[in-house]
Amino acid sequence: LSTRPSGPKGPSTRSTAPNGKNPKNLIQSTATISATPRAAASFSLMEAMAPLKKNQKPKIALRQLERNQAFLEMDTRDRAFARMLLSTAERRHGQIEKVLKKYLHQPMSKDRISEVFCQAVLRIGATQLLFMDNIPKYAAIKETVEVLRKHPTIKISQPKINFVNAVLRGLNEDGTEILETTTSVLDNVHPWLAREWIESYGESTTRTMVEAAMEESPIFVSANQLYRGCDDDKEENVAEIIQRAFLVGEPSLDDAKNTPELLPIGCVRIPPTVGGTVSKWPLYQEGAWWVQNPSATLPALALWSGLQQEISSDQPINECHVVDLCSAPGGKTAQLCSMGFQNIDAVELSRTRTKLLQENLKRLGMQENCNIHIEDGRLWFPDLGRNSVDGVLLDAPCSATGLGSRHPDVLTKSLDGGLLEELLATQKELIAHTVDCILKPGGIMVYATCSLLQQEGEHQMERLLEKSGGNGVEILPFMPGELPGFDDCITEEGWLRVLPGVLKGSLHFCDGFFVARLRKL
Ligand SMILES: C[S@@+](CC[C@H](N)C(=O)[O-])C[C@H]1O[C@@H](n2cnc3c(N)ncnc32)[C@H](O)[C@@H]1O
Repeated sequence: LSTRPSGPKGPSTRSTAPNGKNPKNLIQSTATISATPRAAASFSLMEAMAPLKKNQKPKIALRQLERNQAFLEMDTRDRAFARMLLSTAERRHGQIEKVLKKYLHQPMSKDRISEVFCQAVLRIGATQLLFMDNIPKYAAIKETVEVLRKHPTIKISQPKINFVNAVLRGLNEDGTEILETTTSVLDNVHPWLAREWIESYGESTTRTMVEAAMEESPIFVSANQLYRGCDDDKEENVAEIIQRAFLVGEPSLDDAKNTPELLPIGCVRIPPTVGGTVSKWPLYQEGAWWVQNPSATLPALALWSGLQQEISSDQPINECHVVDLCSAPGGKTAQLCSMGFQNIDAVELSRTRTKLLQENLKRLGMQENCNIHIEDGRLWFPDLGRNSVDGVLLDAPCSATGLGSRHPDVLTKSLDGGLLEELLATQKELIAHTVDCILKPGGIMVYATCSLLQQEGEHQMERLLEKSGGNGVEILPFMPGELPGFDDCITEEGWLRVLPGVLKGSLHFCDGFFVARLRKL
């Protein structure tokens, strides 16, 4: 579970021991030595930048941070600061690298761990000096340079420490000017990805999308309609109960940003003032909600509304047999349960991710509402036989390039080396199996990805329609008003293409998504 910033504050003044513990009583472990937000952020970044051993997978800096013992022992405010430092360093990494290059007369080694450590510390320092106005510059430089003395095993020589100190001082003098005159927000995206987006959406929209990914999006939650609060609340909408639970003080128009907002699509935006660990937030343990971005709610809503249009009036919609073919960690399965579907199969290939799905459904009190299958969706058949299912939600594995605001690493990840081809092939097989073997004639498929690459969305659907040549499937287009707030995302073909940063109000923070709805003929 992630933690999130409780506001744009700096770290607490304590610099070593985790909150509430007497520094004298602590054993000198890595945890205590590195227990400052700047150190935890720098160490995690270094671990992600470190040269890879043979067959080793690249490490993700934010995941390293969440495993860092010192980080886990920090108080909420320091954790939020460490996370903000690291995620900003990750998001802005292209611009930061470009500015730093002006101060480094020769490139630093990518193979020597001590040099990698210095580069990570320089990035964390530059992040504060260039992008975090609220942090006093003197403290930013001093405390960041100090990190070079804090690693339990990597020793940095005094001349190197002096060098890092000099670079950060230089940055403080004229770094902002260099940033503004020589860099662009597009520097933070892999050049291949930026080219693809510009080709698909144009330069101006691409900039808007990348700018949106530079901000950490607020957290949105979906209401569990199966949750029953206290007796008094029985008549009240669950989303309103949640909204009230997160309200501190009186709602105020002047402070709308800090008031929980109920969106027309049905989810609630949690204000940024609610900090700390998500699992400790109100009504979480009671199972009243789960975290879900507004875009991610669209596929299940699309399936529900598509089935409603298609089934005969004497068949209750909640009796329809629906399949969530790529289901973990379960956001959309939970939504199908919450909508009242009672005949759900949730299929998932990964055993580890299925555990998350099970835990989530259990917390939400939904474990009885669906059958879980740990299987390959390309080979799975319904119990009632081939082509017997009313609706399939296919939220396919994809590049996740629409999630830049929450997972900045997706913007810089290279999709070379066959990774994209592999994803495209899996998507194609899952689509073909759904149409050929799972759906019944007249059944509805909703195909969705959280990708901003048209190859994974529009092009997959175009190929399917071409292949079927008017005999296999047809588009069941989205209609204005069907998904409140998303009319502007309906394309000419009748798909939904959600671009981050483009919609108004809280929907500005939507993840990038593609959703298509088809009817099997
Ligand atoms: C985009 S995620 C699904 C997210 C999920 N629908 C939710 O809302 O929480 C894609 C999932 O597909 C799973 N997956 C990948 N290949 C699969 C396959 N061949 N069959 C079934 N699941 C697969 C991945 O493990 C991953 O959990």
